[in-house]
Amino acid sequence: MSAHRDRIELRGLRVRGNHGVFDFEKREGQDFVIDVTLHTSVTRAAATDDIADTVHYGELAEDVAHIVEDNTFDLIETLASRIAEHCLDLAEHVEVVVHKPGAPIQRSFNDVSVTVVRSRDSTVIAETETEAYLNLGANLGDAADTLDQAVAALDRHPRITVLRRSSLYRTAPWGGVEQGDFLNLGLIVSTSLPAPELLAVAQGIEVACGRTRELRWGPRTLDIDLIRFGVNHEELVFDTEALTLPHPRAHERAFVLAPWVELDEGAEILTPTGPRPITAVLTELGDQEITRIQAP
Ligand SMILES: Nc1ncnc2c1ncn2[C@@H]1O[C@H](COP(=O)(O)OP(=O)(O)OP(=O)(O)O)[C@@H](O)[C@H]1O
Ligand SMILES: Nc1nc2c(c(=O)[nH]1)N=C(CO)CN2
Repeated sequence: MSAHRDRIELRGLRVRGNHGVFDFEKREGQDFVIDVTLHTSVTRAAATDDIADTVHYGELAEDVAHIVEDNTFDLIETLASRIAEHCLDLAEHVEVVVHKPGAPIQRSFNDVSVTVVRSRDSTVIAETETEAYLNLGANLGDAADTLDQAVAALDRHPRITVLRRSSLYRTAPWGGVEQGDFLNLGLIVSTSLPAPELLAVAQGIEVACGRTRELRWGPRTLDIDLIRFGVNHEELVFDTEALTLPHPRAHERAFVLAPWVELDEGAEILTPTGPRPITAVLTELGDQEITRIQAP
């Protein structure tokens, strides 16, 4: 089941088609009524208010209507599954119901329908390589050494490759808790792991490095945040209790953006007012103290 709780639903799309086991059904045609449910996050579209970032329901209706009109199948099972396959290009998890209210049933009946439920094969998604941006921070113990160890541990993972590592930055603590300065760095990695598994690996490394988590935004032996997963239109927008992507507070943090600018000057970040160049957002965070202290 998809992690998304958002849905786009199209109900009662009535289209004439020529499907059926009997010749007269193929010849004369009848009405088919289609319901489509797309499980897909609308977070990005809600932030950008841009139709390009969501599924256009008018286009969805046209595409589904054409599948009904342009084919002839014996079974509504086949029709429903063809529509579901098309919809999987638009959403990770889909439900399609094909109703046949005029079906040749020699009894009084209200409706006959077939429901097809399909999800993208997560193993297929997992095999593709995705670029992700991570931010690492530490302010307890030998922070520089811990960060080195964490980068090495990430790179040792068989399904993670560190592509680029930023300089090390000394950064004033963000978040209002009185504590020592942090050391932070950014990484661009390539991974064949799905995002929740990449986070799980990162959290395993945090634990292995002796992480304690007493206070929100408090002192840390090691913190690894997943900031962005995928690039441009392939960027993953995800919102579960365990993982929110892009990281919802990244645009407020110079310690996240400065190392990122160093690695990818042209990157954009999704903010509550829409996508913005990270260089512009970083400029507005000029009051946050950060110093580049060591080249990669
Ligand atoms: N993009 C993300 N990267 C890392 N952790 C995340 C992300 N989204 C949600 N989480 C969840 O946030 C929880 C708390 O993470 P963590 O202790 O690193 O928070 P924090 O560093 O105190 O604050 P912040 O989340 O503001 O960086 C984790 O258990 C993790 O499951
Ligand atoms: N400068 C800086 N401030 C922080 C950081 C961090 O990595 N760098 N991490 C926090 C909690 O994870 C809280 N505050």
